[in-house]
Amino acid sequence: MNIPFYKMTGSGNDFIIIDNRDGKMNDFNLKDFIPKVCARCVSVGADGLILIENSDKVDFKWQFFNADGSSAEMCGNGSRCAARFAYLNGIAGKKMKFETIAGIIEAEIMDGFNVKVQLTEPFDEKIDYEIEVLGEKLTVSSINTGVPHVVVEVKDDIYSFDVVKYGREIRFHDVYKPAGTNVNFFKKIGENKLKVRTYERGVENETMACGTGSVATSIIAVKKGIVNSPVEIETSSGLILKVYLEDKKVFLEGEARVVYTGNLNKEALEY
Ligand SMILES: N[C@H](CCC[C@H](N)C(=O)O)C(=O)O
Repeated sequence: MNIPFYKMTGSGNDFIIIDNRDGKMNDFNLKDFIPKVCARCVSVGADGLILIENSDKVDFKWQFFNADGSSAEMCGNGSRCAARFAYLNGIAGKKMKFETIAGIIEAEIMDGFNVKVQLTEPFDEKIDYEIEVLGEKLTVSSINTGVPHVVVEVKDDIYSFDVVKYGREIRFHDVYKPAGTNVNFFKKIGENKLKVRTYERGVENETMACGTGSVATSIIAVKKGIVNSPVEIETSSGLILKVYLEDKKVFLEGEARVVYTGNLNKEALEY
């Protein structure tokens, strides 16, 4: 086995990206392969894995998988990394479109490592309702920005908040069954600036950034009059994402860096 791949990071949300336009991955049992190669310390390690595929409609198509091997309709940070991968590999120009389960994503290569993507139109917006979590009544909001997100404003210290304890409870809460949800905790930390920490479905942990979660949180916080667009998001990595809300169009901008390129050999899976 000798599979070329890129390891990329979108503001700390990290991905393995493989060009599968020749179908080299089609004979793999992805349900087994992806969790193995996304496991940290014993293999490459990543929050997700992206397969770049051919499209007869737009520049390319992708398949997105979370670290646990589950397929997801969309990934904001992953889409920025996939766009830069496509540009660097001559698959698309600076402005591109690609197919996802959530719909067609438009992306633009900006200055430096920055990529700006237009997400699909959000839906299922619900502002301020109560759910019971660990015996407490929590006021939450929710919205789908390509994938489902719950958004919770944290009144005390966001930096020491137990994201995994509360995130896990809400992620699997009966209200969100069967699909489950991602969970975002936020606090205003400046003029039109939010700190957002996300417990991600399919990673089952806090990730260092979540693109669709940053957009979901920004939409809810603007609706509640807490900030105005464009919104600056300080992610868990400390790196900044920018969210632009223009009527029904939502844009996400931030860095998408190539950490390294490599060739996956069979030892990476033999554990
Ligand atoms: N974990 C998400 C998909 C990835 C979302 C996140 N990495 C982003 O940047 O949008 C889900 O299964 O709904």
